[in-house]
Amino acid sequence: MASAEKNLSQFSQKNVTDVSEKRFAIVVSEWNEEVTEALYNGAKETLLSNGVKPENIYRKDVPGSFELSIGAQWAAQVDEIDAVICIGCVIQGETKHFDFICDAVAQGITNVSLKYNKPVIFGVLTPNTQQQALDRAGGKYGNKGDEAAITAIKMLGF
Ligand SMILES: Nc1c(NC[C@H](O)[C@H](O)[C@H](O)CO)[nH]c(=O)[nH]c1=O
Ligand SMILES: CC(=O)[C@@H](O)COP(=O)(O)O
Repeated sequence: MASAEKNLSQFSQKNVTDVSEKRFAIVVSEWNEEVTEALYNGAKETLLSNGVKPENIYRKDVPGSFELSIGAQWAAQVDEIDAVICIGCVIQGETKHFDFICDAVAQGITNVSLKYNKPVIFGVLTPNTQQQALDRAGGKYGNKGDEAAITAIKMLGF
């Protein structure tokens, strides 16, 4: 279902669990900062509004989305971290670089999640244009950061 048909900030309360004592790492890519900051703010606010304590949200920045995998690993290896949320925005350019980054990040984040047996959430936009990114970072289609945060919460209720 395309984002245009399902607002990214609307979700069921099913499997939303008590996360008052859970600790979340949010790893944020610096590339396309206007977008990733909006995604981060959405994720942070969603965690807080669902009962996560401010002191239990740990932010770490990486240069680009390609570095999200190693950033997620450095966060997930910390025993006290219960879930990791990865925030990025990879915008299609003129070359195949987009494809290599997106594939690497999706596989890398998955590998970290399986290796450390923790939810590592793919909060990465992969749009064709800046406008598509803005539409999904608090725009008309909601905020993918919200979706990433509620996904992490729901996974801890598994
Ligand atoms: N073009 C985008 C990038 N490129 C940078 C890579 O993520 C990486 O940092 C570099 O290849 C060095 O390893 N990153 C994004 O997050 N978004 C882009 O649109
Ligand atoms: C996703 C990217 O790395 C992209 O912004 C690079 O642009 P280009 O493919 O035009 O070099």
